[in-house]
Amino acid sequence: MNQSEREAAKRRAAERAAEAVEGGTVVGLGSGSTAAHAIRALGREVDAGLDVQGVPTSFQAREIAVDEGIPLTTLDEADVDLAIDGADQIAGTDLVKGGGGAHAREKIVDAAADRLLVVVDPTKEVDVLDDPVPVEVLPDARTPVADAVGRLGGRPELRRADRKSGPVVSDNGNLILDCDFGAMPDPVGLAADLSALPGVVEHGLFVGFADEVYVGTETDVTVFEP
Ligand SMILES: O=C[C@H](O)[C@H](O)[C@H](O)COP(=O)(O)O
Repeated sequence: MNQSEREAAKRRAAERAAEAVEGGTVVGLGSGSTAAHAIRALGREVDAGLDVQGVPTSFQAREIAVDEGIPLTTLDEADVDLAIDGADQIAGTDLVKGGGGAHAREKIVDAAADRLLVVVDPTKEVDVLDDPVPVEVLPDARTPVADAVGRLGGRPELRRADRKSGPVVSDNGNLILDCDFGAMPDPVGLAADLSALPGVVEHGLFVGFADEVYVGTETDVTVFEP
């Protein structure tokens, strides 16, 4: 699957998931290029009269939703019925997220949702997760967390900005360590170990999160409950 086929597959999956949104509901708006397609599709539905409110998971998701005219709310004011979000990798119900550094707020919103619809292209599906795990850390915790990740068997790398000499700063003002653990046959244990480290705000292992998976193929969308 080349790049343009992947983009088409992402879009197909996201637009199909957006069709699952019913009027009168509150929707978690995921981040990244695939979720962006879902937000835009939802925007078109709102234009056509659908009554929904969105809870954005990032600066990016909020900007697109505002642009699309989707009414917004917060977790303080509403319960989330359903969230639509992308993933960097998926194995069963487990995900690696945070390629765009949005995983902390995504995890809050996705966990609060009654149902999480994960939208991906087929290259994201794996048997065992092995993508580097993004770990958002308070700036003061960067070195102690990196050392601890090393003791857990991972190789941490500070995420650096493309067009600035310096680190990527998350929407929450923190730093991101991309931590390569190789294959992760026990994401439950690793997730607990990472969560226990002082200074870790959130990591990108979403264990047991996916309720429904929408995989865009070259011509269609496969939907399943893992
Ligand atoms: O921080 C970013 C999010 O977790 C994204 O949902 C994830 O990286 C997938 O992004 P994309 O749909 O652009 O591949």
